[in-house]
Amino acid sequence: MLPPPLPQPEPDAMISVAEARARILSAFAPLPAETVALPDALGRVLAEPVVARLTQPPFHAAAMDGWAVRSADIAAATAESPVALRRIGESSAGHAFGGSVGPGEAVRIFTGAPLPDGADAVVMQEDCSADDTTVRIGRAVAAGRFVRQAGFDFAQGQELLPKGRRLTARDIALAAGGNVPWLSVHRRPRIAILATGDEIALPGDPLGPSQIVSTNALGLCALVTAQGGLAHNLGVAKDTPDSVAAMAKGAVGCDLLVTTGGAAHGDYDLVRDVLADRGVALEVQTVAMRPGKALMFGRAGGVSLLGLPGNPVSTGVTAVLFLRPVLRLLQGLPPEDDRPPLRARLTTALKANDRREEYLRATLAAGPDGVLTVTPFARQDSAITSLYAQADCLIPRPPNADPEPAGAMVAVLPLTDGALSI
Ligand SMILES: Nc1nc2c(c(=O)[nH]1)N[C@H]1C(S)=C(S)[C@@H](COP(=O)(O)OP(=O)(O)OC[C@H]3O[C@@H](n4cnc5c(N)ncnc54)[C@H](O)[C@@H]3O)O[C@H]1N2
Ligand code: MOO
Repeated sequence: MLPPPLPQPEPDAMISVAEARARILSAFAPLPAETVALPDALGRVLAEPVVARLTQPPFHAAAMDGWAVRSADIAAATAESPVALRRIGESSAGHAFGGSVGPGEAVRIFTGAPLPDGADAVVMQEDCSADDTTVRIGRAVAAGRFVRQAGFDFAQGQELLPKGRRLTARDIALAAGGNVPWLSVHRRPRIAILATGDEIALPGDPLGPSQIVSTNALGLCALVTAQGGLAHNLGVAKDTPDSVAAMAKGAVGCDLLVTTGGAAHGDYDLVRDVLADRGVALEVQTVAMRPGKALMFGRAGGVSLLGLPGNPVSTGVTAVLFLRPVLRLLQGLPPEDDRPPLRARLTTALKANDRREEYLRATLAAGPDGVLTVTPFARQDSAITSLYAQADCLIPRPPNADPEPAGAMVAVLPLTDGALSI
């Protein structure tokens, strides 16, 4: 009797989203460092920590406008029975008082000014009255009152910002405070974008019959920019192998070539064919997901190529799921955002899912009880760009997920993050 036949692999077996992401990410490493001036560093990722070059504040400083005193002198002061002190000078921001405060003496002082030697506290001017020679202190204060101690913010040599941090506007201010004018950051990823298809025209072009305007290339360029990369738009390749191959040469010197369209198996889906003709072994070629099944990844002519499917929402969602992590990794960030996953309450029920992992486009809102709610669009076709633009998030659904009732809490992937942040 013959043995039972061995199970044969599917000719074009789909791999999971996680497997595709792992294969793609394993082809990349963080880019080398370059030095940039502080004003140009917003959104860049530190390749070296920022270390304070000075102590902040560099001296004990007044936190209020008022009078620098010796707290022991005014221990008995009250509004009804003020203590009179002899005024001996002034300390303002940028102009320290050169002398020392002795018993029975006070110095006029302003916010940010150095506390004079001998003084150990500041009394707010609202609690004092003064003439040319004398100040009457109407409140007792403890030593240290309204004084910012030298180094209470940070000390020289202290690490202010760690390696691997994406710089916010607040970080720029902190580095400036540490007197650090130059920063070491990862080079920005250079990403070439190539649209494909005889039907694709550029925005503003005269449109021939059967032509449509390319949404994908400009959307991808904007996503690359928003994630801290430098986008290099190569234009639109025609549906001929020569055109695709010639235009793809523009990606030489880039860290990654991203194509859109031509990824499926139709007669005119040439990106796949051009790669096959050149013997490129694709590490990813079909992913069990919706939208975005026709996804490719491989190395062609020394350049990594990420081939995204042409339907505009498929391009957008696959860019979020695969291109964004690559951009993050190249910049020295963890590929996935390491903040806790966001969860929201469904306003409508979800049907059971099939074997393809699904990414539903949805909006977020705050419910009456303040809990975040999420509403998937009723129409989820991968060519509806108007709803994709309106979406705040994606709802990921695992393969073969059970139905979810309205009111269930589900994970959501926000579409709102970017390189620039306050
Ligand atoms: N028999 C099958 N047909 C299709 C399958 C399949 O599995 N079997 N998959 C469908 C899915 S899902 C998608 S997604 C697309 C992916 O196809 P391609 O990557 O080859 O994309 P194209 O055929 O070139 O274009 C699809 C669609 O998108 C429009 N497009 C393309 N580029 C742009 C652009 N830059 N800007 C705006 N719109 C663009 C194009 O005009 C088409 O309408 O295949 C399905 N078919
Ligand atoms: O993947 Mo297609 O990308 O489902 O529209």
